[in-house]
This record gives sequence, structure tokens and C-alpha cells, in this order.
Amino acid sequence: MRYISTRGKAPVLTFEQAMLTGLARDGGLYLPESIPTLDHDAIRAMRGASYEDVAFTVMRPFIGDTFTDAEFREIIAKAYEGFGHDARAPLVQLGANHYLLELFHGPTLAFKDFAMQMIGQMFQAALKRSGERVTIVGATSGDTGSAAIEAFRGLDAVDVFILFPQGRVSDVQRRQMTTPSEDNVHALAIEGDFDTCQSAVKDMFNDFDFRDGVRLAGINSINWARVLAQVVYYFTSAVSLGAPDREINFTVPTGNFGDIFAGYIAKQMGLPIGELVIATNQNDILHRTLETGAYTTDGVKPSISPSMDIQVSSNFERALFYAYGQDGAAVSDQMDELKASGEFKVSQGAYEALKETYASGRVSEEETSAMITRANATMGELLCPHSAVGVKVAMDHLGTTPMVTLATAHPAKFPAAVEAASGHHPELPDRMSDLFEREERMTELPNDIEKIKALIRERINA
Ligand SMILES: Cc1ncc(COP(=O)(O)O)c(C=O)c1O
Ligand SMILES: N[C@@H](CCOP(=O)(O)O)C(=O)O
Repeated sequence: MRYISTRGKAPVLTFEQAMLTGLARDGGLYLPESIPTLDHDAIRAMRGASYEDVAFTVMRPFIGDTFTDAEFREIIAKAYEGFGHDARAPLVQLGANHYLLELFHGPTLAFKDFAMQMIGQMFQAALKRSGERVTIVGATSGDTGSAAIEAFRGLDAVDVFILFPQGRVSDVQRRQMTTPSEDNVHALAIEGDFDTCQSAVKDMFNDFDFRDGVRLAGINSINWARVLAQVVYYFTSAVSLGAPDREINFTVPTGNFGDIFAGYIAKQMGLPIGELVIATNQNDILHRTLETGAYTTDGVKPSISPSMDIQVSSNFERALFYAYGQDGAAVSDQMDELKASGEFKVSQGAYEALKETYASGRVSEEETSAMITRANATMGELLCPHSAVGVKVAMDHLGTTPMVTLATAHPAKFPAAVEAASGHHPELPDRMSDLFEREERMTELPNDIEKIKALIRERINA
């Protein structure tokens, strides 16, 4: 299996290289040259199988000879052993034809753990074999950072630097990043929003002296391995509802577009997914793009679903690549336009392709709170605000096809918004009950790329 860049001008890589490389050297994102498919018998055989077995079947065709079957099975087993639910991603019924996929039973209580625990194990195995050391730099609006720190803390061959927007993540999210005491963990509070942090990370990847000097690696969903691991739960949930003999729809709370793009990959692999519905909060750039064909940034507005406070949605580039018929030059032009002017207009053909693949909806702050209240009162579910955004949009798209809404985080990560809407204080699991007593350690930095790079160099003695 070979991996190509969405902008068509970077070296073609193996799975291992793509995983350790992160952003392509032409600024694009890596994708498999072709998407392997699973026939209906193979999908049917997933019924009753463990999450780990389905993970092996779904991911194996993408990893080439990076790991042997035995190594890969061991990686998967280790990745999911710390999850707090035997099913890993349990499905609960919310109402007629509506199901909630709980993706918050991992170590840091958000869906990011599904992929981050996998890539933590895969990095460790690959780096042990090569004897290399890497510097991971990631941007977070709260959940990716905590999941990455949990997955990489204490590992010998890795330093992990996480840039988060100061004052724009919840207290639980911040403490998950700032309380680990391992020397290889560095939480950096940056002046700005998530887009500021993500743009700094991309700038570091595009500075080849820095990139090669520190041996930079990425764990955001720019890393294909992150997206791949998220494909698995589309299969487990759809199969438990009758796929491949029945079509299933999905609604996905969306920010950086990694999670819903994993659904697109599942569909291309042969899973009969009907609608893939993008659910956005008031940072609704993706919904507007689907409505108008124009991708226009207009500043991040802080919301009660802060992990989705994103305007420059990284993986949308991957969606564009397919919408443009895998034309890297066209994608490259659009991305240049975005960088220069903060907007671009999708061509008519690509727009039609996007509309054929995705539906969308936007949820206001008031509607998010009202959905938390309603789900608690009438569905027996205490939703986090991101999941509430998803459930609200899904309800507007319910029909005769079963709908699965992805519940992307545990309500206890966002207690203020959840308590205000439901009257219930969501408790953290016992293993985290002392989170607010632990000592915090972070470095505050202005939005100044040179200062951020200097700090990273200094910390790793590069
Ligand atoms: C809790 C939560 N829900 C939804 C999202 C959106 O996911 P994606 O960025 O993959 O679109 C994120 C982060 O991005 C998140 O942390
Ligand atoms: N919501 C995310 C934003 C980064 O997304 P990623 O999937 O690209 O890592 C977060 O919580 O950090």
C-alpha cells in the first residue's frame, strides 16, 4: 500500500513513513493510493466479533508490511486494553431509529483515544525497531492534546509538545494536559484559538530545517494513521445494526473533519452508509460550504462545545481531493487561495460531489443547551455539548434508515455547560477523581512561531 499527498507533489510513502511523517512535504495530507474494499461476506463475518478483531480486519489492508499480523494484533490488543467498556464503543438506543455510539470510554474520555492509543503503540513499535527518536508537536482544542499526552507520556523515543489555546479549553481538558509529570511531556498554552495553534504546527512542518532538525512528527488527524483507526467504529456500529444487509446513516459532530472523513473511508471500503451528516456548532464553516459552495473563514467564536471551535478544518482538504477527482493541482490551488485570502470557492463539479457525499446541519448555543436538557429528561442520556450538537442535527435528519450519532466526549469533560443545561453534575470516573488536586505544569507563550520553535529546540537540546 502506497500513500500519496492531496497536493500531488510530495514523495510517495509506505504506511510506516506516512505515519511518522505527518504532513506531506508539499503541505498536503497523505491518503492511500487506492482504498481497499471488503465484500459483504467479510463485513457480515464481523457480527459478534470483538472490537479488536474488527479493528484488525479493517486496518490490516492499509498497513502493508509495516507490521506482521502477530505484531499488529498485539498492537491492537494493547491499544484497547485500558478502555473502560468491554465493547470499547457501545451503542445505545436514543429513540425510534436513532442510536448513540459512545466513544468516550477510553483513558481520556473522548473519541480521540481510539486512534491515539493505536498510534502510540504503532510509533513505539516502529521507533524501537529503527532506534530513531522523534519530536511530536500537536495542536489541540482540548481532546487531541490530552489523548496524545496519555498515549505518549513516559516513552523513551518521543518528546511530545502540545499547543493549546489559552483559556479556550475546559478545566478538565487543561488539567489532563498539564498534570502529567513525565519529562517528555510539554503543554504549551498559546495566545489565540485552535486555528492559531494548528497553523503554527503546519508552519513548523513547512520549515524543513526545523522539521528535519528536530525530527518532527504529527499526531493530529493530518496523520493518516489517526483517520484509519477511526474507521473501525463505523463498521462495529453499523454491523451491530444489520449492515451490510441494511443501510445505516451517521451524524458526526465535526470540527477538523477527521472523524466524518473516517466514515467516508468506511463507505468507500464497502460499508453501506447512506447519509454522512456533518453537525457543526456556531463555527459553521462546513455547513455554510455545503450550503453555498464557498469556504469562507470568519473568525472562531468561542462556544460551549469548545473542541469544535475550528474554522480551518484540516481534513476537508482530503474531502476536496476526492471531490476534485484526485486532482492534486486543483486542491493545491484552493489551499493557496485559502492561505492568501481566507476563502475559496469550490468548483461546480466538486461542489456537487461534496453534496452527494455529505449532508449538514448547524446548531446554535441555545439549541445545544436545550438538546442536553431534553436528552437528559426524555432519553435518559447525559450528553456532552459536542454530542448534543450531533444528536440535534441527527434528529433533523431522522427517517426510515437507522441513524447513528457519534457521542464524541464524556459529559464530565464539560461539567459547567452540562450542569447548567441538565441540573446534573457529571462526575469524573474514579481513576481521575483527584484531577483537581494534581499539580499543573505548562508554559505560556505568545502566538510567535519563532519563540515556539526556540522553546522546542531548547527543551530537546537540538
Ligand atoms: C469532543 C469532540 N467532538 C467532536 C470533534 C470534531 O471532530 P473532528 O475534528 O474529527 O471533526 C472534536 C475534535 O475535533 C472533539 O474533541
Ligand atoms: N477537536 C480537536 C481538534 C484537533 O483535531 P485533530 O483530530 O486534527 O487532532 C481537539 O480536541 O484537539
